Amino acid sequence: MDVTPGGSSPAAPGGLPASAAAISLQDIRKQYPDSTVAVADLSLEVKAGELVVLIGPSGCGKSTVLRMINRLIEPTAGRILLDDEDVTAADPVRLRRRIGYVIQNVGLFPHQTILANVGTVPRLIGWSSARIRTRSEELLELVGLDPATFGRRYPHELSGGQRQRVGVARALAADPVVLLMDEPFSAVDPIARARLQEEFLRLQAEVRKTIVLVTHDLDEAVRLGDRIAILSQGGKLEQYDTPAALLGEPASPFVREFVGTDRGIRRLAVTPVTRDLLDPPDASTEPGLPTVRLGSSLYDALATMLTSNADHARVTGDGEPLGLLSRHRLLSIDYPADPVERA
Ligand SMILES: Nc1ncnc2c1ncn2[C@@H]1O[C@H](COP(=O)(O)OP(=O)(O)OP(=O)(O)O)[C@@H](O)[C@H]1O
Repeated sequence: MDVTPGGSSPAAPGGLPASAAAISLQDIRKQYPDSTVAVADLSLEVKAGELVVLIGPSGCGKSTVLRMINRLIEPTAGRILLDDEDVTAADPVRLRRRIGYVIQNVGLFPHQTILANVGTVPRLIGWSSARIRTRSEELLELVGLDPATFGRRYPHELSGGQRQRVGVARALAADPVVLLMDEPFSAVDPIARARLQEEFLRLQAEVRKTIVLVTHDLDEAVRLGDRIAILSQGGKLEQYDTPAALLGEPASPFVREFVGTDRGIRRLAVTPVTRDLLDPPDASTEPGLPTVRLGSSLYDALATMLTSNADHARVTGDGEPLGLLSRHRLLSIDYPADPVERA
């Protein structure tokens, strides 16, 4: 589906929509009048189309960083660039129309229909009502809500998870260059949350926005993030890495403690089944064994074996049998040594 407004934005080199911007935080600082330093000196680069998760203990400055990007909070010092444009010099109202913002509990307007809620920003920037309607219906479909069923309803007539999807649709409506999300899924129960996360990943594969997402939940960070930035008090960047590198090579005792002792399980979730883990196919034992695909996560492979009460799984690629993965092999993978443990 074409999700650019009116389908008019040209694709940029690399297949990304022209409307995803890179973000560059350069030595940003936020000090409040009472002299609290929420963020001391943070630099962070986010590539166009990348999904970066900010995580860290309560009060470390995650929301402050997010809100400085759309200037709901003015930085005390430093520069923030969207591509080459200096955000700190831009008109804040115009800027916020180019940056989608999704918060916990969404903040939908209670007396407006779902369609009207989704069309909020396009209305502000003066689109025709026909274009707003088409765009809003398209977005509702994209987030998995049938416009004919949900478009005329009011927010209180939706479940929490459905409202959260409307929040995402609303944030995407005017094709923002960046999407900021502050604990977007934390108000829904764990099952709805897992489904929302999955759907959100599918949506991101389609729209490829530059996304900065704040969460308290490490599993969510590992599942969603292309890269994860772990912050400690004062917005200090402890590590900025892919989920696998972060779990496999925590850069400091702080990070190691933060990612916790169930790191092994999480690591299974970000490590794929590869050919070098397989024993040769064995026609005599294979019938009846569960099947997993090459490239699926070791975590999923283990879960499949456990639910089938099997010690092996058949591994296939493009429908062809490639070999057998044993539970023993899966659980005895020799990960590279943890540099913090070695030290
Ligand atoms: N108006 C203010 N005046 C003084 N200090 C403030 C103000 N607003 C926020 N702070 C402080 O700035 C720090 C960072 O707050 P922020 O909300 O960014 O943290 P956070 O990491 O998002 O926290 P949480 O995970 O609990 O939501 C906190 O210590 C907070 O108390």
